[in-house]
Amino acid sequence: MSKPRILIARAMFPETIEKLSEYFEVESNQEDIAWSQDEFARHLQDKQGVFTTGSDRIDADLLAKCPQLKICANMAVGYNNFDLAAMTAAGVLGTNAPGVLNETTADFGFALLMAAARRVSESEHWLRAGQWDRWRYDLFAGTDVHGSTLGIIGMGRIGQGIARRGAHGFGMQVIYHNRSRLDAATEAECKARYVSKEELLRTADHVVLVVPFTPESRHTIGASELAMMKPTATLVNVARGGIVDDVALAAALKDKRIAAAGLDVFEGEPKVHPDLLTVPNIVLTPHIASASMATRLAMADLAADNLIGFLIHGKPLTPLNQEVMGGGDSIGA
Ligand SMILES: NC(=O)C1=CN([C@@H]2O[C@H](COP(=O)(O)OP(=O)(O)OC[C@H]3O[C@@H](n4cnc5c(N)ncnc54)[C@H](OP(=O)(O)O)[C@@H]3O)[C@@H](O)[C@H]2O)C=CC1
Ligand SMILES: O=C(O)C(=O)[C@@H](O)[C@H](O)[C@H](O)CO
Repeated sequence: MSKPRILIARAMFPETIEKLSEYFEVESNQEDIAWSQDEFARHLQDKQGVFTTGSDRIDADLLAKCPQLKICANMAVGYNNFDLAAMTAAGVLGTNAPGVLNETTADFGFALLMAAARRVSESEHWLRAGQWDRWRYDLFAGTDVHGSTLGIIGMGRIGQGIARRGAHGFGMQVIYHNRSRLDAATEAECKARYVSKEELLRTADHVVLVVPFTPESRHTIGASELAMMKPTATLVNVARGGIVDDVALAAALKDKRIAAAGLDVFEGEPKVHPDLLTVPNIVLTPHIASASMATRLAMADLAADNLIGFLIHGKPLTPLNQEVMGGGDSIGA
């Protein structure tokens, strides 16, 4: 019997390709060519499955050109690159990669917070530019992290990891905001208190964003929210570009309406708004919060296991729109 055909949309670990090749006829974009959507569709049109990353868009136009497609397995927990409604309408399953990257991403959120609040990047650039001639009492004096108030918007799997680090490691008071409150046991474990978004913005010394990107969460932080924050506050976004209004943030940093920011994600990335590049009190990283080798491998493994689980055994591990599977016989190959 012939093997199902799958496409790996981007360059990937050789061991992942090898694993998938045991089950599938694999085409892989190992040269990491930046395909247009038309080129992507041409490579995908005869495939039953696709291994995607967060930068590969799956939408109605693409789906219409790929009638054999049954599953898109994202090597990311965020899936705002999927038009899930269009996928469900086309009977295509989506899967994501939750859980395996929680601690690595929480580590990085904390790294950005520390670097921004304590002005690590800003002072390093200054030193490298040869400007250090002598010590000064207020040289790059920042804001303390230990013992301060940490506000987390998006207190899910990763947000809770950041909260635990803050509460248990740095003696921080943790406040959080979600659309719904966590159970008492989780709040106790994170030593976290539920507050309104406005109270969080007005009270926190450091605000960290870890919400999924949706039409509702777009510009969670804009000019009016920045105006509520303390002038000494730090803002960190490890969630998605578009959750912060980047232009408003650059203006707030330039005018010192908040003290500092750390961004791993940007509106329209990989382009970065030029205003953000000219303010000094900001740490900018290229969407690498989950980038430890072990975690990236675990994410790739989970995406691969979703393809194998669904197309071979009819049982995906982490489905997003399970309803397309129906209640009857497996639609796996
Ligand atoms: N920079 C990077 O490399 C990475 C980025 N990410 C991003 O982080 C996001 C979060 O991941 P993860 O922690 O696993 O997700 P979870 O689903 O576990 O947590 C998301 C949290 O956000 C809350 N939330 C959702 N919508 C809103 C809203 N409109 N306002 C306030 N709170 C909201 C949810 O609670 P409730 O439903 O009650 O509102 C939930 O607690 C991902 O979607 C991804 O975009 C993840 C990994 C790496
Ligand atoms: O998991 C997510 O949601 C992420 O943003 C990151 O871990 C990925 O680096 C990226 O999306 C690659 O797939």
